[in-house]
Amino acid sequence: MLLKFVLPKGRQFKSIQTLLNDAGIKLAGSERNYRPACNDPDLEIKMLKSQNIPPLLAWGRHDIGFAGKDWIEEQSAEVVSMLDLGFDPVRIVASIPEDWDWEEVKARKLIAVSEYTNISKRYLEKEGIDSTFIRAFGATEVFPPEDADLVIDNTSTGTTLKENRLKIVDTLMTSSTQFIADPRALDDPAKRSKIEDMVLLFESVLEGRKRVLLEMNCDENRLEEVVNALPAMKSPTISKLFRQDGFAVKAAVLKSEVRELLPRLRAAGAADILETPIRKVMP
Ligand SMILES: Nc1ncnc2c1ncn2[C@@H]1O[C@H](COP(=O)(O)OP(=O)(O)OP(=O)(O)O)[C@@H](O)[C@H]1O
Ligand SMILES: O=P(O)(O)OC[C@H]1O[C@H](OP(=O)(O)OP(=O)(O)O)[C@H](O)[C@@H]1O
Repeated sequence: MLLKFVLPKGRQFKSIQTLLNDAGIKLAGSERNYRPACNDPDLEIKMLKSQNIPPLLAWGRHDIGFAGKDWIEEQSAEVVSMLDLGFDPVRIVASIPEDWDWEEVKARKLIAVSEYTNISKRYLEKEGIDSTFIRAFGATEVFPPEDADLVIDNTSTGTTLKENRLKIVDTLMTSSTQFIADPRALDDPAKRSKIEDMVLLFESVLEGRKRVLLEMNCDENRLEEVVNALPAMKSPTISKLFRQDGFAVKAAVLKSEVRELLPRLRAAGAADILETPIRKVMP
């Protein structure tokens, strides 16, 4: 069984490569080699521009891949989203020059510009906006005021909009990188099983990134206090210390909780507290 696996080149590649690496899927090859070798013999990898991936999967040319939700929706690609990785999050927004009045602009016939033809046309129609549409191929924010009135583009930090003196007047959707599959691949039991294993691995890496392992020692008479100071959802591992009174306590906790947790644990009687990274959490 061989799974044809497409990866997006461009800005999404870096976080995907790190995820694959953390999941034990190692790629080898130069940056310009679009068919990198892989240590998993079940995977045949090819790299494509992100926008080309959803339709090629939907046509059955490949089994699995990654793509932004925006380009899946733009192309109405019939793929199955197996996992939203949350990488490279963007908002698709409508914006106009910052000193223009939106109510006035949308009441007249306007020129809209975007790389997202279908998402834009659906939005303009839904809003009843009378418009002419220009398909952009990048640098969309520079069109107004001479070449267009309304920009529909993605925004991440908001810097490009701000630098081009545009203001957001509407949010059309949010998007981030999805792990997607061709529905036909999911109908094949061997392929489905491999794809589900990959989802589990990716989830375990993402879950591991949220957590750290805390280990600490405490006296027997403080054990209840220390355990109670740990987050309620966790059942810590408790072990007796060798040739000493006291216990070792071990629990995986959310990274976001650690800053407040450490002083609380210390006050509850914990000592020798160690914090170590977790690579994967698989339930
Ligand atoms: N500034 C951004 N921050 C995060 N994600 C983005 C950003 N711009 C685009 N993306 C996402 O990356 C995917 C590919 O978009 P796009 O083709 O614009 O980027 P790219 O792959 O870096 O290509 P290019 O280098 O030609 O702009 C889309 O799904 C999009 O939502
Ligand atoms: O909110 P920001 O952090 O500024 O990011 C948003 C910008 O990034 C992308 O452009 P890209 O760099 O891909 O160039 P492009 O205009 O050629 O698509 C996107 O098309 C926006 O223009």
